[in-house]
Amino acid sequence: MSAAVTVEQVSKRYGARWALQDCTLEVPTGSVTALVGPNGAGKTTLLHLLVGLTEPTEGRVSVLGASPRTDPTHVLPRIGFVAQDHPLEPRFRVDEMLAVGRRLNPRWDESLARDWLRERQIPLADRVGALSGGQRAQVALALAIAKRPEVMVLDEPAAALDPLARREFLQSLMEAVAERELTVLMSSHLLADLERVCDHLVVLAAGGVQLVGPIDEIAASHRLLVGPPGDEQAVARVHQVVHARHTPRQTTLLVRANGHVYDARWQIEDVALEDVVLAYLQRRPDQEVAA
Ligand SMILES: Nc1ncnc2c1ncn2[C@@H]1O[C@H](COP(=O)(O)OP(=O)(O)OP(=O)(O)O)[C@@H](O)[C@H]1O
Repeated sequence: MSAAVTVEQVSKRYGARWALQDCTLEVPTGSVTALVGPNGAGKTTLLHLLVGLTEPTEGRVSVLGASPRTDPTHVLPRIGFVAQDHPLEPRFRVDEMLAVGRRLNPRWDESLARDWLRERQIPLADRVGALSGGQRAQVALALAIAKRPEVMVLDEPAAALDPLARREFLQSLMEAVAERELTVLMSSHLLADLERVCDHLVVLAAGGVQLVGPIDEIAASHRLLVGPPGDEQAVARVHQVVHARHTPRQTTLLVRANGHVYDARWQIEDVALEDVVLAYLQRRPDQEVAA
């Protein structure tokens, strides 16, 4: 599968602080990829690099085969971006926001935007500041989709929404994905938000990529082993131990299994994707990255 987004050994420094360090990842064309990590992990920084709002201190970023900073006219019209908290102009009416979109975007599809908003019963004459959070999110999504992008980048688009509005927003996004072969990269600090709709996952923590890959492969390869205390080394020789917990009575290991785990001493359990992600988030910074 080709990559719509390629990030190669990218680091980003703000003053003395590294927001990202040596990040390498790909977003496959046509995938819906979740970018998950705690507050301050570097998610917004990474997404801003992809939409050309900032440039890497080191390394290379490529979207649709070109750099968003050095080749913006090739890349930016083909990216839809929904920024964190949907920063729309509150005094503008919805139709005035559409007029701005029309003026700024060469591939703008006005009827797509209007149909999208009509289907969601968002009045074009309402001021943006008078809309609910869920409606504002839908306006931001309509503005991004009407660009007819090939890649959609969304920064915690549903974080401020209640569970119902969140679900409606993600359903809307999935409708857009189904109708037009979009590649989507969407961040959240909550995996549960994205797990149902995404097929690929990137876990970012402390500025580094901790885990990247197709969700079904990640789910299939991780196992929880529960066994005798202090018996970790034999497992670690064959499988990657992501996280270990020891009590006087037993050892619990979350492993990325290298093939089947055959060992009668260990009870082998499936593990929820959320627990896999949490295990990677708890790793020490010096532990290796799984790719
Ligand atoms: N413009 C900036 N100037 C200085 N430091 C910044 C700037 N933007 C981000 N940072 C720092 O970079 C680090 C990563 O921030 P970033 O906003 O990318 O994380 P995030 O994962 O999106 O966090 P959140 O989930 O809280 O939005 C943080 O330590 C943050 O303080």
